[in-house]
Amino acid sequence: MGLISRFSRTRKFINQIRTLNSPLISSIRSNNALECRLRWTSSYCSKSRSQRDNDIDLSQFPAERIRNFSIIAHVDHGKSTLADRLLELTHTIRKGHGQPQYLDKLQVERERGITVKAQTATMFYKHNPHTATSESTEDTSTFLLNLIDTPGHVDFSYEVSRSLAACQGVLLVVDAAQGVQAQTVANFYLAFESNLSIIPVINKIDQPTADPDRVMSQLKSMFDLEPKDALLTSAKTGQGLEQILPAVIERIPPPPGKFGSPARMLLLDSYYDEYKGVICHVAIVDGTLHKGEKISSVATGQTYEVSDIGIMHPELVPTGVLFTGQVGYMVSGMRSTKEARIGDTLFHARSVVEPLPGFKPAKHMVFSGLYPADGSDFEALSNAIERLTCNDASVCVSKETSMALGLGFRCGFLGLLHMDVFHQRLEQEYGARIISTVPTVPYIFEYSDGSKIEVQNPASLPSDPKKRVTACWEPTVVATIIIPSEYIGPVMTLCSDRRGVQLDYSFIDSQRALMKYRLPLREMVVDFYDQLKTITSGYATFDYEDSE
Ligand SMILES: Nc1nc2c(ncn2[C@@H]2O[C@H](COP(=O)(O)OP(=O)(O)OP(=O)(O)O)[C@@H](O)[C@H]2O)c(=O)[nH]1
Repeated sequence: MGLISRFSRTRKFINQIRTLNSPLISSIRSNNALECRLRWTSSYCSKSRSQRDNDIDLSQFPAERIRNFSIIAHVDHGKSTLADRLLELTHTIRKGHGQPQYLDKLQVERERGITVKAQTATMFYKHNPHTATSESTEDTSTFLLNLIDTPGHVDFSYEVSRSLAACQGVLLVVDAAQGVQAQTVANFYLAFESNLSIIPVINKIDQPTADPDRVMSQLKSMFDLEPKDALLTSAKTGQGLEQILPAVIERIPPPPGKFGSPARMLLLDSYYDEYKGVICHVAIVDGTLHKGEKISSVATGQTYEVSDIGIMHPELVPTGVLFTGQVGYMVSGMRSTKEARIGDTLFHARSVVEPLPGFKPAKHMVFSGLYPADGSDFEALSNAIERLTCNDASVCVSKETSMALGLGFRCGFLGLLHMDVFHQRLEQEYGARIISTVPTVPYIFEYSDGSKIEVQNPASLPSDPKKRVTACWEPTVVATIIIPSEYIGPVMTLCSDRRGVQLDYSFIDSQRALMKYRLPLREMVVDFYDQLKTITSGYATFDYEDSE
Protein backbone atom coordinates (compact mmCIF):
# COMPACT_ATOMS: atom_id res chain seq x y z
CA MET A 1 0.00 0.00 0.00
CA GLY A 2 1.28 3.44 -0.88
CA LEU A 3 2.87 5.51 1.78
CA ILE A 4 0.50 8.37 1.31
CA SER A 5 -2.60 6.21 1.11
CA ARG A 6 -1.49 4.53 4.36
CA PHE A 7 -1.18 8.03 5.68
CA SER A 8 -4.65 9.08 4.58
CA ARG A 9 -6.14 5.83 5.88
CA THR A 10 -4.68 6.57 9.28
CA ARG A 11 -5.98 10.11 9.13
CA LYS A 12 -9.45 8.67 8.59
CA PHE A 13 -8.89 6.38 11.56
CA ILE A 14 -7.69 9.32 13.62
CA ASN A 15 -10.83 11.25 12.75
CA GLN A 16 -12.97 8.31 13.79
CA ILE A 17 -11.16 8.16 17.11
CA ARG A 18 -11.77 11.86 17.63
CA THR A 19 -15.48 11.21 17.51
CA LEU A 20 -15.24 8.75 20.39
CA ASN A 21 -15.97 10.32 23.71
CA SER A 22 -13.03 10.95 25.98
CA PRO A 23 -14.03 8.70 28.94
CA LEU A 24 -14.01 5.77 26.51
CA ILE A 25 -10.59 6.77 25.20
CA SER A 26 -9.17 7.08 28.67
CA SER A 27 -10.63 3.74 29.71
CA ILE A 28 -9.10 2.06 26.62
CA ARG A 29 -5.85 3.75 27.42
CA SER A 30 -5.78 2.70 31.04
CA ASN A 31 -6.76 -0.88 30.12
CA ASN A 32 -3.90 -1.01 27.61
CA ALA A 33 -1.47 0.32 30.16
CA LEU A 34 -2.73 -2.14 32.77
CA GLU A 35 -2.50 -5.05 30.36
CA CYS A 36 1.10 -4.12 29.42
CA ARG A 37 2.00 -3.72 33.08
CA LEU A 38 0.48 -7.08 34.03
CA ARG A 39 2.19 -8.86 31.14
CA TRP A 40 5.51 -7.36 32.09
CA THR A 41 5.07 -8.00 35.80
CA SER A 42 3.97 -11.59 35.39
CA SER A 43 6.98 -12.51 33.27
CA TYR A 44 9.28 -10.52 35.49
CA CYS A 45 7.95 -11.99 38.71
CA SER A 46 7.87 -15.60 37.57
CA LYS A 47 11.38 -15.95 39.03
CA SER A 48 12.85 -14.12 41.96
CA ARG A 49 15.45 -11.51 41.16
CA SER A 50 18.35 -13.28 42.87
CA GLN A 51 17.42 -16.55 41.21
CA ARG A 52 17.62 -14.91 37.78
CA ASP A 53 20.85 -13.12 38.65
CA ASN A 54 22.40 -16.49 39.41
CA ASP A 55 20.85 -18.30 36.46
CA ILE A 56 23.04 -16.80 33.78
CA ASP A 57 26.77 -16.64 34.31
CA LEU A 58 28.06 -14.32 31.61
CA SER A 59 31.69 -14.99 32.57
CA GLN A 60 31.27 -18.27 30.64
CA PHE A 61 31.18 -16.26 27.43
CA PRO A 62 34.51 -14.75 26.46
CA ALA A 63 34.42 -12.76 23.20
CA GLU A 64 35.30 -15.87 21.11
CA ARG A 65 31.95 -17.34 22.18
CA ILE A 66 29.91 -14.24 21.36
CA ARG A 67 28.40 -13.26 18.03
CA ASN A 68 26.53 -9.99 17.48
CA PHE A 69 24.47 -9.86 14.30
CA SER A 70 21.59 -8.00 12.75
CA ILE A 71 18.84 -9.06 10.37
CA ILE A 72 18.44 -6.58 7.53
CA ALA A 73 16.10 -6.69 4.55
CA HIS A 74 13.62 -4.87 2.37
CA VAL A 75 10.16 -4.31 3.95
CA ASP A 76 8.18 -7.53 4.42
CA HIS A 77 10.91 -9.92 3.26
CA GLY A 78 10.49 -11.76 6.57
CA LYS A 79 13.01 -10.37 9.10
CA SER A 80 10.71 -10.40 12.12
CA THR A 81 9.30 -13.85 11.29
CA LEU A 82 12.82 -15.19 10.92
CA ALA A 83 13.81 -13.56 14.24
CA ASP A 84 10.83 -15.37 15.87
CA ARG A 85 11.97 -18.71 14.50
CA LEU A 86 15.54 -18.19 15.78
CA LEU A 87 14.23 -17.24 19.23
CA GLU A 88 12.14 -20.43 19.22
CA LEU A 89 14.98 -22.58 17.96
CA THR A 90 17.17 -21.41 20.85
CA HIS A 91 14.29 -21.80 23.35
CA THR A 92 14.46 -18.07 24.12
CA ILE A 93 10.70 -17.92 23.58
CA ARG A 94 8.22 -20.75 23.61
CA LYS A 95 7.22 -22.24 20.26
CA GLY A 96 3.73 -21.07 19.34
CA HIS A 97 3.96 -18.31 21.96
CA GLY A 98 0.80 -17.00 20.33
CA GLN A 99 2.33 -13.68 19.46
CA PRO A 100 3.78 -13.52 15.95
CA GLN A 101 6.63 -11.05 15.36
CA TYR A 102 7.56 -11.24 19.05
CA LEU A 103 10.11 -8.45 18.86
CA ASP A 104 7.58 -6.02 17.31
CA LYS A 105 6.36 -4.85 20.70
CA LEU A 106 4.67 -1.53 19.94
CA GLN A 107 0.94 -1.50 19.23
CA VAL A 108 1.59 0.47 16.04
CA GLU A 109 4.06 -2.22 14.86
CA ARG A 110 1.53 -4.97 15.44
CA GLU A 111 -1.35 -3.11 13.78
CA ARG A 112 0.63 -2.19 10.70
CA GLY A 113 2.81 -5.32 10.55
CA ILE A 114 5.96 -3.22 10.32
CA THR A 115 9.00 -2.82 12.54
CA VAL A 116 9.77 0.77 13.52
CA LYS A 117 12.16 0.18 16.41
CA ALA A 118 15.22 -2.05 16.34
CA GLN A 119 15.09 -4.71 19.09
CA THR A 120 17.86 -6.80 20.57
CA ALA A 121 17.50 -10.30 22.00
CA THR A 122 20.20 -12.45 23.56
CA MET A 123 20.06 -16.17 22.74
CA PHE A 124 22.16 -19.13 23.92
CA TYR A 125 22.98 -21.77 21.36
CA LYS A 126 24.87 -25.06 21.53
CA HIS A 127 27.05 -25.41 18.47
CA ASN A 128 28.88 -28.47 17.24
CA PRO A 129 31.61 -27.36 14.84
CA HIS A 130 31.94 -30.84 13.32
CA THR A 131 28.37 -31.46 12.28
CA ALA A 132 27.50 -27.80 11.71
CA THR A 133 24.19 -28.59 13.34
CA SER A 134 23.58 -28.31 17.01
CA GLU A 135 22.10 -29.61 20.23
CA SER A 136 22.74 -32.70 22.30
CA THR A 137 26.01 -33.80 20.70
CA GLU A 138 29.01 -34.18 22.91
CA ASP A 139 31.55 -31.86 21.36
CA THR A 140 29.43 -28.73 21.67
CA SER A 141 30.13 -25.28 23.04
CA THR A 142 27.46 -22.85 24.04
CA PHE A 143 27.55 -19.48 22.29
CA LEU A 144 25.92 -16.22 23.31
CA LEU A 145 24.25 -14.66 20.28
CA ASN A 146 22.85 -11.14 20.22
CA LEU A 147 20.27 -10.76 17.49
CA ILE A 148 19.12 -7.31 16.44
CA ASP A 149 15.91 -7.14 14.40
CA THR A 150 15.80 -3.91 12.39
CA PRO A 151 13.08 -1.96 10.57
CA GLY A 152 12.88 -2.31 6.77
CA HIS A 153 11.23 0.99 5.85
CA VAL A 154 13.41 3.77 4.49
CA ASP A 155 12.33 6.25 7.20
CA PHE A 156 13.86 4.06 9.87
CA SER A 157 17.21 3.37 8.22
CA TYR A 158 18.70 5.49 11.02
CA GLU A 159 17.73 2.65 13.38
CA VAL A 160 19.49 0.18 11.06
CA SER A 161 22.76 2.11 10.95
CA ARG A 162 22.75 2.42 14.75
CA SER A 163 22.13 -1.30 15.19
CA LEU A 164 24.97 -2.17 12.84
CA ALA A 165 27.43 -0.34 15.11
CA ALA A 166 26.98 -3.13 17.67
CA CYS A 167 27.38 -5.96 15.14
CA GLN A 168 30.14 -7.77 13.33
CA GLY A 169 27.84 -9.36 10.76
CA VAL A 170 24.38 -9.41 9.21
CA LEU A 171 21.84 -11.77 7.74
CA LEU A 172 20.80 -10.07 4.50
CA VAL A 173 17.30 -11.51 3.95
CA VAL A 174 15.85 -11.45 0.43
CA ASP A 175 12.40 -12.68 -0.61
CA ALA A 176 12.84 -15.63 -3.00
CA ALA A 177 10.02 -14.41 -5.26
CA GLN A 178 10.54 -10.63 -5.16
CA GLY A 179 14.32 -10.71 -5.34
CA VAL A 180 16.56 -7.74 -4.57
CA GLN A 181 14.53 -4.58 -3.85
CA ALA A 182 15.39 -0.96 -3.15
CA GLN A 183 15.93 -1.31 0.61
CA THR A 184 17.93 -4.51 0.05
CA VAL A 185 20.39 -2.32 -1.88
CA ALA A 186 20.41 0.45 0.76
CA ASN A 187 20.84 -2.00 3.65
CA PHE A 188 23.53 -3.99 1.84
CA TYR A 189 25.62 -0.83 1.45
CA LEU A 190 25.13 0.15 5.10
CA ALA A 191 26.54 -3.26 6.15
CA PHE A 192 29.23 -3.29 3.46
CA GLU A 193 30.51 0.19 4.36
CA SER A 194 30.69 -0.88 8.03
CA ASN A 195 32.92 -3.85 6.96
CA LEU A 196 30.48 -6.41 8.33
CA SER A 197 30.35 -10.08 7.30
CA ILE A 198 27.27 -10.54 5.14
CA ILE A 199 25.37 -13.84 5.05
CA PRO A 200 22.76 -13.85 2.27
CA VAL A 201 19.51 -15.60 3.27
CA ILE A 202 16.98 -16.28 0.51
CA ASN A 203 13.71 -16.57 2.43
CA LYS A 204 10.14 -17.58 1.53
CA ILE A 205 11.31 -20.47 -0.66
CA ASP A 206 7.96 -22.16 0.07
CA GLN A 207 6.13 -19.69 -2.20
CA PRO A 208 4.96 -21.08 -5.56
CA THR A 209 6.65 -18.19 -7.39
CA ALA A 210 9.97 -18.53 -5.53
CA ASP A 211 12.98 -18.45 -7.84
CA PRO A 212 16.09 -18.74 -5.65
CA ASP A 213 18.44 -19.17 -8.64
CA ARG A 214 17.40 -15.81 -10.05
CA VAL A 215 17.90 -14.17 -6.63
CA MET A 216 21.34 -15.78 -6.31
CA SER A 217 22.42 -14.37 -9.66
CA GLN A 218 21.10 -10.91 -8.66
CA LEU A 219 23.13 -11.10 -5.44
CA LYS A 220 26.22 -12.06 -7.44
CA SER A 221 25.83 -9.39 -10.11
CA MET A 222 24.87 -6.55 -7.76
CA PHE A 223 26.84 -7.25 -4.62
CA ASP A 224 29.38 -9.88 -5.65
CA LEU A 225 27.94 -12.31 -3.08
CA GLU A 226 28.70 -15.93 -4.03
CA PRO A 227 25.65 -18.15 -4.78
CA LYS A 228 27.22 -21.00 -2.75
CA ASP A 229 27.18 -18.76 0.35
CA ALA A 230 23.42 -18.13 0.21
CA LEU A 231 21.20 -20.00 2.69
CA LEU A 232 17.76 -21.03 1.42
CA THR A 233 15.03 -20.80 4.06
CA SER A 234 11.36 -20.56 4.75
CA ALA A 235 10.65 -18.80 8.03
CA LYS A 236 7.05 -19.97 7.55
CA THR A 237 7.60 -23.74 7.22
CA GLY A 238 10.94 -23.88 9.05
CA GLN A 239 12.79 -25.26 6.02
CA GLY A 240 16.54 -24.55 6.07
CA LEU A 241 16.50 -22.68 9.37
CA GLU A 242 18.90 -25.11 11.05
CA GLN A 243 21.74 -23.78 8.86
CA ILE A 244 21.44 -20.20 10.03
CA LEU A 245 22.99 -20.17 13.50
CA PRO A 246 25.93 -22.44 12.57
CA ALA A 247 26.62 -20.03 9.68
CA VAL A 248 26.42 -17.04 12.08
CA ILE A 249 29.00 -18.70 14.37
CA GLU A 250 31.33 -19.82 11.60
CA ARG A 251 31.17 -16.84 9.26
CA ILE A 252 30.79 -13.84 11.59
CA PRO A 253 33.85 -12.89 13.67
CA PRO A 254 33.62 -12.47 17.44
CA PRO A 255 33.49 -8.87 18.71
CA PRO A 256 36.88 -7.22 19.05
CA GLY A 257 37.77 -5.43 22.31
CA LYS A 258 40.21 -5.40 25.19
CA PHE A 259 39.08 -7.48 28.13
CA GLY A 260 41.59 -6.03 30.62
CA SER A 261 41.00 -2.32 29.82
CA PRO A 262 38.68 0.01 31.75
CA ALA A 263 35.05 -0.39 30.68
CA ARG A 264 34.12 1.55 27.56
CA MET A 265 30.71 1.18 25.93
CA LEU A 266 28.56 2.58 23.14
CA LEU A 267 25.09 3.82 24.02
CA LEU A 268 22.91 2.26 21.31
CA ASP A 269 19.42 3.25 22.37
CA SER A 270 17.49 4.45 25.38
CA TYR A 271 13.91 4.55 26.51
CA TYR A 272 11.97 5.60 29.55
CA ASP A 273 10.35 2.97 31.74
CA GLU A 274 7.82 4.11 34.32
CA TYR A 275 9.24 1.79 36.97
CA LYS A 276 12.95 1.70 36.31
CA GLY A 277 13.55 5.14 34.80
CA VAL A 278 15.88 5.51 31.79
CA ILE A 279 16.98 2.16 30.39
CA CYS A 280 20.04 2.31 28.14
CA HIS A 281 20.98 -0.35 25.60
CA VAL A 282 24.74 -0.61 25.50
CA ALA A 283 27.44 -2.54 23.63
CA ILE A 284 30.47 -3.16 25.85
CA VAL A 285 33.45 -2.44 23.63
CA ASP A 286 36.25 -2.90 26.22
CA GLY A 287 36.46 -4.08 29.81
CA THR A 288 33.78 -5.25 32.24
CA LEU A 289 30.96 -3.34 33.90
CA HIS A 290 29.44 -4.45 37.23
CA LYS A 291 26.33 -3.30 39.03
CA GLY A 292 27.29 -0.70 41.63
CA GLU A 293 30.19 0.74 39.59
CA LYS A 294 30.35 4.37 38.51
CA ILE A 295 30.27 5.39 34.88
CA SER A 296 30.74 8.76 33.15
CA SER A 297 29.38 10.11 29.87
CA VAL A 298 31.70 11.65 27.27
CA ALA A 299 28.86 13.84 25.92
CA THR A 300 27.62 15.34 29.18
CA GLY A 301 30.50 14.75 31.61
CA GLN A 302 27.97 13.47 34.18
CA THR A 303 28.72 10.48 36.42
CA TYR A 304 26.18 7.84 37.46
CA GLU A 305 26.07 4.67 39.53
CA VAL A 306 24.93 1.51 37.75
CA SER A 307 21.90 0.27 39.69
CA ASP A 308 20.90 -2.59 37.38
CA ILE A 309 22.59 -4.31 34.47
CA GLY A 310 21.72 -7.34 32.37
CA ILE A 311 20.68 -8.78 29.04
CA MET A 312 17.51 -8.76 26.92
CA HIS A 313 16.59 -12.47 26.95
CA PRO A 314 14.26 -11.38 25.37
CA GLU A 315 12.82 -9.42 28.34
CA LEU A 316 15.20 -7.65 30.74
CA VAL A 317 17.11 -10.24 32.78
CA PRO A 318 19.53 -8.85 35.38
CA THR A 319 22.98 -10.48 35.35
CA GLY A 320 24.87 -8.04 37.60
CA VAL A 321 27.68 -7.70 35.05
CA LEU A 322 28.41 -7.33 31.32
CA PHE A 323 31.75 -8.34 29.76
CA THR A 324 33.67 -7.23 26.65
CA GLY A 325 31.68 -7.82 23.46
CA GLN A 326 28.32 -8.26 25.17
CA VAL A 327 25.21 -6.24 24.35
CA GLY A 328 22.72 -5.56 27.13
CA TYR A 329 20.89 -2.97 29.18
CA MET A 330 21.93 -0.73 32.03
CA VAL A 331 20.01 1.46 34.47
CA SER A 332 21.99 4.21 36.10
CA GLY A 333 19.77 6.87 37.59
CA MET A 334 19.61 9.08 34.49
CA ARG A 335 16.55 11.24 34.94
CA SER A 336 15.55 11.73 31.32
CA THR A 337 16.50 10.25 27.98
CA LYS A 338 18.04 13.66 27.12
CA GLU A 339 20.92 12.62 29.40
CA ALA A 340 21.21 9.31 27.53
CA ARG A 341 22.51 10.58 24.20
CA ILE A 342 22.39 7.90 21.55
CA GLY A 343 25.88 7.28 20.14
CA ASP A 344 27.54 8.55 23.36
CA THR A 345 30.55 6.77 24.88
CA LEU A 346 30.13 5.72 28.52
CA PHE A 347 33.18 4.65 30.51
CA HIS A 348 34.41 3.74 33.99
CA ALA A 349 34.46 6.93 36.01
CA ARG A 350 37.95 8.30 36.61
CA SER A 351 39.51 6.27 33.76
CA VAL A 352 40.83 7.87 30.57
CA VAL A 353 39.41 6.44 27.35
CA GLU A 354 39.28 7.35 23.67
CA PRO A 355 35.66 8.26 22.72
CA LEU A 356 34.03 5.87 20.23
CA PRO A 357 33.04 7.26 16.79
CA GLY A 358 29.30 7.58 17.68
CA PHE A 359 26.59 8.24 15.07
CA LYS A 360 25.71 10.99 12.65
CA PRO A 361 22.79 12.99 14.09
CA ALA A 362 19.38 12.09 12.64
CA LYS A 363 18.40 14.29 9.69
CA HIS A 364 14.86 15.65 9.75
CA MET A 365 13.29 15.46 6.31
CA VAL A 366 9.71 16.66 6.91
CA PHE A 367 8.15 19.04 9.41
CA SER A 368 4.59 19.44 10.54
CA GLY A 369 2.70 21.44 13.17
CA LEU A 370 0.92 19.53 15.94
CA TYR A 371 -1.91 21.27 17.80
CA PRO A 372 -4.32 20.03 20.45
CA ALA A 373 -7.76 19.26 18.94
CA ASP A 374 -9.19 21.15 21.89
CA GLY A 375 -7.14 24.33 22.52
CA SER A 376 -7.35 23.87 26.29
CA ASP A 377 -5.47 20.54 26.03
CA PHE A 378 -2.14 22.19 25.27
CA GLU A 379 -0.53 21.03 28.54
CA ALA A 380 -1.73 17.46 28.00
CA LEU A 381 -0.31 17.44 24.45
CA SER A 382 2.93 18.95 25.70
CA ASN A 383 3.27 16.14 28.28
CA ALA A 384 2.40 13.47 25.74
CA ILE A 385 5.00 14.76 23.26
CA GLU A 386 7.63 14.99 25.98
CA ARG A 387 7.01 11.42 27.08
CA LEU A 388 6.91 10.00 23.57
CA THR A 389 10.12 11.76 22.53
CA CYS A 390 11.75 9.99 25.50
CA ASN A 391 11.18 6.79 23.55
CA ASP A 392 11.75 8.23 20.09
CA ALA A 393 14.61 10.67 20.33
CA SER A 394 14.80 11.10 16.54
CA VAL A 395 11.94 13.65 16.55
CA CYS A 396 12.82 17.32 17.05
CA VAL A 397 10.26 19.57 18.73
CA SER A 398 9.88 23.34 19.15
CA LYS A 399 6.92 25.45 20.24
CA GLU A 400 4.97 27.47 17.66
CA THR A 401 1.81 29.51 17.50
CA SER A 402 -0.75 29.64 14.73
CA MET A 403 -3.42 32.32 14.27
CA ALA A 404 -6.03 29.65 13.60
CA LEU A 405 -4.94 26.79 15.84
CA GLY A 406 -3.38 28.54 18.83
CA LEU A 407 -0.45 27.16 20.76
CA GLY A 408 1.20 24.04 19.40
CA PHE A 409 4.46 22.42 18.32
CA ARG A 410 6.52 22.17 15.15
CA CYS A 411 8.01 18.70 14.90
CA GLY A 412 10.68 17.37 12.53
CA PHE A 413 10.52 13.74 11.36
CA LEU A 414 12.74 11.35 9.41
CA GLY A 415 10.04 10.89 6.77
CA LEU A 416 6.28 10.70 6.19
CA LEU A 417 5.81 7.23 7.64
CA HIS A 418 7.78 8.25 10.73
CA MET A 419 5.48 11.27 11.09
CA ASP A 420 2.41 9.11 10.69
CA VAL A 421 3.67 6.56 13.24
CA PHE A 422 4.45 9.36 15.73
CA HIS A 423 0.89 10.73 15.40
CA GLN A 424 -0.57 7.28 15.87
CA ARG A 425 1.57 6.60 18.95
CA LEU A 426 0.59 9.96 20.48
CA GLU A 427 -3.07 9.01 20.13
CA GLN A 428 -2.81 5.35 21.08
CA GLU A 429 -0.23 5.38 23.83
CA TYR A 430 -0.90 8.79 25.38
CA GLY A 431 -4.53 9.44 24.42
CA ALA A 432 -3.64 12.82 22.85
CA ARG A 433 -6.15 14.25 20.38
CA ILE A 434 -4.31 16.23 17.75
CA ILE A 435 -4.66 18.28 14.62
CA SER A 436 -1.62 18.16 12.36
CA THR A 437 -0.75 20.58 9.59
CA VAL A 438 0.29 19.65 6.04
CA PRO A 439 3.89 18.38 6.03
CA THR A 440 6.52 20.79 4.77
CA VAL A 441 10.21 20.49 3.94
CA PRO A 442 12.90 22.91 5.19
CA TYR A 443 14.05 25.61 2.69
CA ILE A 444 17.13 27.80 3.03
CA PHE A 445 16.85 31.49 2.04
CA GLU A 446 19.77 33.85 1.44
CA TYR A 447 19.36 37.62 1.89
CA SER A 448 21.06 40.51 0.13
CA ASP A 449 23.34 41.04 3.17
CA GLY A 450 24.67 37.46 2.80
CA SER A 451 22.80 36.07 5.85
CA LYS A 452 20.98 32.72 5.54
CA ILE A 453 17.94 31.34 7.31
CA GLU A 454 16.36 27.87 7.36
CA VAL A 455 12.58 27.99 7.23
CA GLN A 456 10.47 24.95 8.11
CA ASN A 457 7.13 26.71 8.03
CA PRO A 458 6.34 29.12 5.15
CA ALA A 459 4.42 31.34 7.59
CA SER A 460 7.56 31.96 9.60
CA LEU A 461 9.62 33.49 6.73
CA PRO A 462 10.47 36.91 8.16
CA SER A 463 9.60 39.83 5.88
CA ASP A 464 12.10 42.63 6.32
CA PRO A 465 11.78 45.51 3.82
CA LYS A 466 15.49 46.30 4.29
CA LYS A 467 16.60 42.84 3.13
CA ARG A 468 15.88 41.20 -0.20
CA VAL A 469 15.85 37.41 -0.69
CA THR A 470 18.57 36.73 -3.26
CA ALA A 471 18.61 32.94 -3.37
CA CYS A 472 16.68 29.95 -2.13
CA TRP A 473 17.62 26.26 -1.84
CA GLU A 474 15.26 23.37 -1.52
CA PRO A 475 16.33 19.97 -0.12
CA THR A 476 16.88 17.16 -2.60
CA VAL A 477 17.23 13.41 -2.19
CA VAL A 478 18.80 10.63 -4.22
CA ALA A 479 16.09 8.07 -4.93
CA THR A 480 16.80 4.45 -5.88
CA ILE A 481 13.95 2.82 -7.78
CA ILE A 482 13.79 -0.86 -8.79
CA ILE A 483 11.15 -1.84 -11.35
CA PRO A 484 10.28 -4.55 -13.87
CA SER A 485 11.73 -3.39 -17.21
CA GLU A 486 8.32 -2.83 -18.89
CA TYR A 487 7.72 0.14 -16.57
CA ILE A 488 10.91 2.05 -17.38
CA GLY A 489 9.20 4.55 -19.73
CA PRO A 490 6.37 5.63 -17.40
CA VAL A 491 8.78 5.91 -14.42
CA MET A 492 11.15 8.13 -16.43
CA THR A 493 8.21 10.37 -17.35
CA LEU A 494 7.06 10.56 -13.73
CA CYS A 495 10.54 11.45 -12.47
CA SER A 496 11.09 14.17 -15.07
CA ASP A 497 7.61 15.61 -14.40
CA ARG A 498 8.71 15.85 -10.75
CA ARG A 499 11.88 17.78 -11.73
CA GLY A 500 14.09 14.70 -11.27
CA VAL A 501 17.60 14.39 -12.75
CA GLN A 502 18.68 10.90 -13.76
CA LEU A 503 21.93 9.79 -12.11
CA ASP A 504 22.08 6.09 -12.94
CA TYR A 505 20.23 3.50 -14.99
CA SER A 506 21.17 -0.20 -15.14
CA PHE A 507 19.67 -3.69 -15.30
CA ILE A 508 19.97 -5.98 -12.30
CA ASP A 509 18.91 -8.98 -14.42
CA SER A 510 17.00 -9.63 -17.62
CA GLN A 511 13.70 -8.49 -16.06
CA ARG A 512 14.49 -5.69 -13.62
CA ALA A 513 15.99 -2.22 -13.87
CA LEU A 514 17.54 -0.01 -11.22
CA MET A 515 17.28 3.77 -11.64
CA LYS A 516 18.72 6.55 -9.54
CA TYR A 517 17.29 10.07 -9.64
CA ARG A 518 18.01 13.28 -7.78
CA LEU A 519 14.56 14.62 -6.82
CA PRO A 520 13.34 17.63 -4.85
CA LEU A 521 12.14 16.35 -1.46
CA ARG A 522 9.03 18.52 -1.77
CA GLU A 523 7.87 16.53 -4.83
CA MET A 524 8.13 13.32 -2.86
CA VAL A 525 6.30 14.59 0.18
CA VAL A 526 3.20 15.14 -1.92
CA ASP A 527 2.22 11.90 -3.70
CA PHE A 528 5.27 10.61 -5.54
CA TYR A 529 5.26 7.18 -3.90
CA ASP A 530 1.55 6.63 -4.60
CA GLN A 531 2.00 7.65 -8.23
CA LEU A 532 5.01 5.38 -8.58
CA LYS A 533 3.08 2.43 -7.19
CA THR A 534 0.06 3.21 -9.42
CA ILE A 535 1.96 3.43 -12.70
CA THR A 536 3.96 0.26 -11.96
CA SER A 537 0.94 -1.76 -10.75
CA GLY A 538 2.55 -1.86 -7.31
CA TYR A 539 5.79 -3.47 -8.51
CA ALA A 540 8.18 -0.55 -7.96
CA THR A 541 10.26 -0.39 -4.81
CA PHE A 542 11.81 2.81 -3.70
CA ASP A 543 14.40 4.09 -1.26
CA TYR A 544 15.95 7.51 -0.80
CA GLU A 545 18.74 9.20 1.05
CA ASP A 546 19.63 12.78 1.66
CA SER A 547 21.63 14.01 -1.34
CA GLU A 548 24.06 16.23 0.62
N1 LIG B 1 5.21 -17.72 2.51
C1 LIG B 1 6.03 -17.18 3.42
N2 LIG B 1 5.67 -16.06 4.08
C2 LIG B 1 6.54 -15.54 4.98
C3 LIG B 1 7.79 -16.14 5.25
N3 LIG B 1 8.44 -15.37 6.15
C4 LIG B 1 7.61 -14.34 6.45
N4 LIG B 1 6.47 -14.43 5.75
C5 LIG B 1 5.31 -13.52 5.78
O1 LIG B 1 5.71 -12.29 5.19
C6 LIG B 1 5.08 -11.18 5.84
C7 LIG B 1 6.12 -10.18 6.33
O2 LIG B 1 6.92 -10.78 7.32
P1 LIG B 1 7.68 -9.95 8.44
O3 LIG B 1 8.48 -10.94 9.21
O4 LIG B 1 6.75 -9.05 9.17
O5 LIG B 1 8.61 -9.05 7.52
P2 LIG B 1 9.62 -7.92 7.95
O6 LIG B 1 10.73 -7.99 6.97
O7 LIG B 1 9.98 -8.07 9.40
O8 LIG B 1 8.77 -6.61 7.73
P3 LIG B 1 9.10 -5.10 8.26
O9 LIG B 1 9.39 -5.21 9.71
O10 LIG B 1 7.87 -4.33 7.97
O11 LIG B 1 10.24 -4.62 7.47
C8 LIG B 1 4.26 -11.79 6.98
O12 LIG B 1 2.94 -11.92 6.54
C9 LIG B 1 4.88 -13.17 7.19
O13 LIG B 1 3.97 -14.11 7.70
C10 LIG B 1 8.14 -17.34 4.53
O14 LIG B 1 9.21 -17.94 4.68
N5 LIG B 1 7.21 -17.82 3.64
